[in-house]
Formats: sequence, structure tokens, C-alpha cells
Amino acid sequence: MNAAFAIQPRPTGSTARLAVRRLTVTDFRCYAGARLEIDQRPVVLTGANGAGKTNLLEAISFLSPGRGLRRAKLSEIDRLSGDAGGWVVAAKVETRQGPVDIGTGRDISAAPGVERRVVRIDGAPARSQNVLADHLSLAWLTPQMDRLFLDGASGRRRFFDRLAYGADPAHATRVNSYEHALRERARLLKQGRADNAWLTALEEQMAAGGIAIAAARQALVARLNQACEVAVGPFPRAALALEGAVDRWLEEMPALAAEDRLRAALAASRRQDSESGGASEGPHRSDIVARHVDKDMPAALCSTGEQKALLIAITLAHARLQAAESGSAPILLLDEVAAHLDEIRRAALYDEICALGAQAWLTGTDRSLFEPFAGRAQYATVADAAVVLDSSV
Ligand SMILES: Nc1ncnc2c1ncn2[C@@H]1O[C@H](COP(=O)(O)OP(=O)(O)OP(=O)(O)O)[C@@H](O)[C@H]1O
Repeated sequence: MNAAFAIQPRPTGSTARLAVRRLTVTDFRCYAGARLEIDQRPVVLTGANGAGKTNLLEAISFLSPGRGLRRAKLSEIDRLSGDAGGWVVAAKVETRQGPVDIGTGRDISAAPGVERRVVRIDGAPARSQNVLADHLSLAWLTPQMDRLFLDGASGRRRFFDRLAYGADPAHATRVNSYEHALRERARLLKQGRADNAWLTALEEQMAAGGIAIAAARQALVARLNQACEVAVGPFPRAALALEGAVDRWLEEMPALAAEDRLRAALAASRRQDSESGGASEGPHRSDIVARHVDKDMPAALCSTGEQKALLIAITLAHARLQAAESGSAPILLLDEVAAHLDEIRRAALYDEICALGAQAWLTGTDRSLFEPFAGRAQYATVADAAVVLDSSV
């Protein structure tokens, strides 16, 4: 173990634990209205297929910036046969600054065809959903992410950028502003009668923001690789690396020179970009590649089970890093993760969640999978679009 990286997890029950204490959902997918009051411990949600377990995790994922764990259109989330009010998620959460009320939902006053999410913090409208990253940090694993190492780089970038929000909430604003400028530049180029000064201003913004994004990713990769040197029980050790032109420039030259290089590359690629509809260089072209250290194998060549174990290992290492750096692990949303682990890995996962002091939300159809968690987690049953906390545990 690297001596410089001695992680001291805070004791469980620490007041710094990030946790949802009350969750209310209205007209959210299968739920007309549901409410759950819980303590800071991990939460196990069990119920039959289609009962509404993932929908609850999705509702919690909206307590952080972005499109939630399914990346669904906001209007798709409105309960079919619900009234026209749009879905709402309200939560009382425990943050590092104390309890906070968060409310969010689809903005039904937006123009037709425009999808917008509104956020309220302690009743007051928030300037932008990015402020959610100042209060809570969330990470999730879903069955759809089983192909994360095989599919395109955009999923890996999203996964990794979300991890970066934890230590650096400003990263959420940076990424969203960069993507907004990227879309705006593509729109202007497509119109073919773009104002040169306006394009230059957008490229200036993309160069500064883009290199800041690459630098934040680089800093997280370095810290996360240190954290990954320590295997969590039977989970494999992972090593991450960034691959992309801007990432290479940042290693070869000072940040300001890398900004100049990106600005020049954007200016030079306008014609090409107007045809492709994108931008030839920038952090949106980078990839985050992972290796299975113990097998010395790229993640993409590992077996399905090994890839899943790697993803869990990275998520746990990140949670450990964040707990060590900020005093509180992120809230973890682990959809159907337990069912795919053998008994030893399941027990190791539960032990690690408890050692981290993380409020993890775990779903499954079979309660017996969660037996090793007894006494350390709270259990709720999901059925008929309702969720009920078990009084016996
Ligand atoms: N907009 C919507 N309006 C009403 N119901 C919806 C909407 N979107 C999804 N549903 C329904 O919500 C139900 C619960 O889905 P969810 O994915 O939460 O189930 P689950 O308990 O996680 O199931 P599984 O164990 O199969 O993963 C499904 O029957 C789905 O069809």
C-alpha cells in the first residue's frame, strides 16, 4: 500500500454521512405517490420484477445534476395516466452542512418540446441543477452499465465525470457549460453563416473549459489509481488511464499552452466540424480506459463477471477516496448488483459499504441475498407501486 495513501474511514454513524432521510415521489413512473422515511443506514429494496425498485433509485438519482440513471427524457418519466402536473421528487437529505430539503421535477411551464428540470433547495428555486452537486454526491451501478467497457467512450466519460463531481462539485458546471458551448458552436457551423466573433468567443470558452475538464479528470485518475492499489476483499484491482489528444497535451505542456493548442485546433477545424456536426478535438473525444491489474488485461477483454467486478471495485475505491478526502462517502445506488455476485463477494460488498459508512441502496428480487446485511441495513418491500419499510428490522 502506498504510504501516502492511508485511508481512515470515518466510523459508521458519523454525522457527516450523506443520506436520504425522507423520499417522496409524485407521478413518477409507476408511482402516483409514494413516501419512505429511513435512517442513515443502507437500504435494501426487494420486490418482484416490475414492482418499481429501479424507479425509486432513478428518483434518488435526480438528487444530483444530470438526466438520472436511465438518461430518460424527462417527459417519459411522467406517470402514464397521471395528471398533467409532471413528476416530482422531494427529499430530506443529510449533507455535510446538515439537513437540506431538495425538490426537483419536470418544469411543466417550459415551451412545448423543451425539456427542463427545476430544482428547489430548502424551498428556494436554484439557479441551476448543478448546485445539487454542492449538497450530495451520488454514484450508481445499473445492469445497463455491464457493457460500460465494451460500448462507446461517452458512457465511460459520463461515469467518470460523475465520480469527479464528488470531490469537485464545480466539475458538473464545467462539463455542462462545455457541452452547451459545443452544441452552440455546432449549430452555428451548421447554419453556415456563422458570425466569426461569436464562434471565436465560443471556442475561447471551450478551450478554457475543456482543458479544465481534462485537468480535473487527470487529477482524479491519479488519486483513484492510488486508491485502487488496495484491493477491496476479493474484488480486483483496477488501473485507469485517459486517452485523448487534450490529455496528452496536458501531460506534455503547461495548461495555458494546452488551452492555446485546443483553441487553435478548434479554429482550424471549422470546415471539417461543420460537416461532422461535432468538434475534432476536446475532452468530449477522450476515453477513460481501465485495466484489470491482477490479470494485466484490458477491461474490455475481461469476462462479463470480471468486468462487473472491476466496475464495483472502481466505484468502491472512489467511495473510499471520497470518504478519506471529504469525510463522507457518496450515496451508492446499486441496482441488481447483489444477484450477480457469489456469496464471498456479496459479503465483502456489504462489509465494505458498512466500513465506508455509505448509505447504499441495493435492489433485488430475493431477500435471502441480503441476509449477511441483517442488523446493518434497513429493508423495504416494493409492491403494487408502493414501498413499505419493514418494521421487523
Ligand atoms: N412513465 C411510466 N408510467 C407508468 N409506469 C411506468 C412508467 N415507466 C415505467 N413504468 C413501469 O414501472 C414499473 C416498474 O419498473 P422498475 O424498472 O422500477 O421495476 P423493477 O422493480 O426494478 O423491476 P426488475 O426487477 O424487473 O428490474 C414497470 O412495470 C414499468 O413498466
